[in-house]
Amino acid sequence: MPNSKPTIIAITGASASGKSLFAHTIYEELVPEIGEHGISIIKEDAYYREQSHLSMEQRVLTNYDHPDAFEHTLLTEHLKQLVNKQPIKCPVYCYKTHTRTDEFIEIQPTPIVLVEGILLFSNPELRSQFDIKVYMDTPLDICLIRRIQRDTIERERTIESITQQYLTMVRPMYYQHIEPAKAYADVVITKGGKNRMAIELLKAKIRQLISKKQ
Ligand SMILES: Nc1ncnc2c1ncn2[C@@H]1O[C@H](COP(=O)(O)OP(=O)(O)O)[C@@H](O)[C@H]1O
Ligand SMILES: Nc1ccn([C@@H]2O[C@H](COP(=O)(O)O)[C@@H](O)[C@H]2O)c(=O)n1
Repeated sequence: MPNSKPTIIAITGASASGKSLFAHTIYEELVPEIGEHGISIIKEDAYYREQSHLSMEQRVLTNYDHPDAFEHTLLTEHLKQLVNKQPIKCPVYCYKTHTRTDEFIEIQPTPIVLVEGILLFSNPELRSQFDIKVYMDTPLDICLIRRIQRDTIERERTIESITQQYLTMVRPMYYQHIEPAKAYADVVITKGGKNRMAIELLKAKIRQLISKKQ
């Protein structure tokens, strides 16, 4: 059935819990089977609010772990467009300048859409767009170690800035907004982004969905 509704799969959990690795592993391993027209990935981080009107000093003070930091209305609108088989212009976010770039990535509608990010379940209308809700339940101490390793290399952060941000925003917001959202999940995944059994189970579910859509 070429007209059947796309399936939107949300992958949420703490920062550095393995959401991105998990989503990209599923994507890379399924593309040879179902093609790039079969599956796409959207990052919630791309929908961090535009902050070019703020100075750099002001931007580092933003609480990036609070739901208000995201333009969830735009992400919800984009998911509705994909469900209606329309392409979207996804913003491109820069962690070094703490704002969006001038670029956009055009994402075509695909039968399977993976969406990954820390606060996907915090907004009821956004949450209602997801057909399958996955929560990465990685211990917070492991997440912290991986965040330090990743952010010093990939996001050019110092240990001091990571520690300060972690204690004042990342950890408190995790307990306030992320961990309670586990209750909305259909599937809870332990062991992080390399959990082979979880990857295989989700791939099997996606294959089944694709075969029903054809
Ligand atoms: N099970 C795992 N074992 C080892 N490293 C992992 C595992 N899961 C994730 N990582 C690594 O931890 C870091 C954070 O993972 P990432 O997928 O970027 O997290 P998130 O998207 O949840 O912020 C990355 O460098 C990733 O390669
Ligand atoms: N300018 C920014 C924007 C976000 N962050 C942090 O990123 C985390 C979410 O991304 P993950 O890939 O780790 O899920 C979130 O915890 C923010 O603190 C940032 O540091 N700077």
